[in-house]
Amino acid sequence: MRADVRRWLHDRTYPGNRWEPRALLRAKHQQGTTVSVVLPALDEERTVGAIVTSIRRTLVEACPLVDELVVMDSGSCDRTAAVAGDAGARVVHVDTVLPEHGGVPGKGEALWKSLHVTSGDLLVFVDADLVAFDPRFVVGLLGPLLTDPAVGYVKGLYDRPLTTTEGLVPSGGGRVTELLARPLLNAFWPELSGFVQPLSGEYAGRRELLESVPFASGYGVEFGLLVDLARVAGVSALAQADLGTRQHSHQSDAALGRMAGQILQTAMARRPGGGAPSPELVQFLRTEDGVEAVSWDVGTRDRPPMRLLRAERGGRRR
Ligand SMILES: O=c1ccn([C@@H]2O[C@H](COP(=O)(O)OP(=O)(O)O[C@H]3O[C@H](CO)[C@@H](O)[C@H](O)[C@H]3O)[C@@H](O)[C@H]2O)c(=O)[nH]1
Ligand SMILES: O=C(O)[C@H](O)COP(=O)(O)O
Repeated sequence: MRADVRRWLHDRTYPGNRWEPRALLRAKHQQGTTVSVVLPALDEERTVGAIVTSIRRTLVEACPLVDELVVMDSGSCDRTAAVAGDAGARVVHVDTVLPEHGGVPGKGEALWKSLHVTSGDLLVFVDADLVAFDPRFVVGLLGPLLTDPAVGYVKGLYDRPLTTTEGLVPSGGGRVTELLARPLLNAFWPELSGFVQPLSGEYAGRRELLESVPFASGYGVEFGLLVDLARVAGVSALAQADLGTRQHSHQSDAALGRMAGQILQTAMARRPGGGAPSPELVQFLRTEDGVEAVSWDVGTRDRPPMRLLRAERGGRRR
């Protein structure tokens, strides 16, 4: 593995349970910092209420680490807005934000518009489809930002079980991550190959940084942010926090294909010019004390057309 990636993994991977909410609250007050939590939601009436309730009770009321809790309704047809409002969130419909700039469908638009309607110095994004949500996700993501001024952006990392008709497959989830996003990132942005979950929907960042980069629409938003923030702030300003295990509702293979298409579009629009793709692929295994990186050579070589070879050999088959 590249030495810079190994160093980054060592310096910038934090256990999410390192921080106590009370200690972070003190740091937040000392710095005069404010925190907004944003949940992008499209038809998430089944899960959004429990997540909002959990954050409100634990991190707004019991220990006020969170100053603002907003659900960005991305155009839900179900009761997402009502459920989120009843649970205690401020609900903002994407169509009501910057209407003079029109609307683009998808998650990236909801996140982009959330910057306009929130005021926290730090933003924490949390998907609204998480099952068995733990508010320590928010604490773990805020920890590096509230304790190290050199950190500007923190992504969640976690185990991703896959729920199938036959039961739970412990690390079968994250199919787009494993089959597209990770290979793409490793090939063209190998300096970012230490990110265990480059597509994680749970991440936090400083407003000034998030407002300095474009937001790709749709499901390209996470890939775009990673690449753009690394360019603007440097890889050492990016970090990851180990949040344990995350479960969410899975999309169909066909829907994941469309997600992959959007990520590919986003990546290709940012692809560094020239240069062959890096042949190294870094994957991760869960261990007792965290995650272990395993490096593979996935470089391929073209063999010449057999006809040419045979011509060079004077037609000889042997
Ligand atoms: O048009 C949309 C589509 C989705 N969402 C919300 O965005 C979140 C994540 O969407 P989901 O469809 O659950 O994505 P995943 O299948 O979980 O995809 C993973 O990979 C995506 C691509 O990077 C990330 O956006 C996700 O956060 C990440 O969990 C959920 O709260 C959705 O309700 C919107 O707000 N608007
Ligand atoms: O991040 C991903 O790769 C997609 O969200 C798909 O995740 P899943 O395989 O856990 O459904």
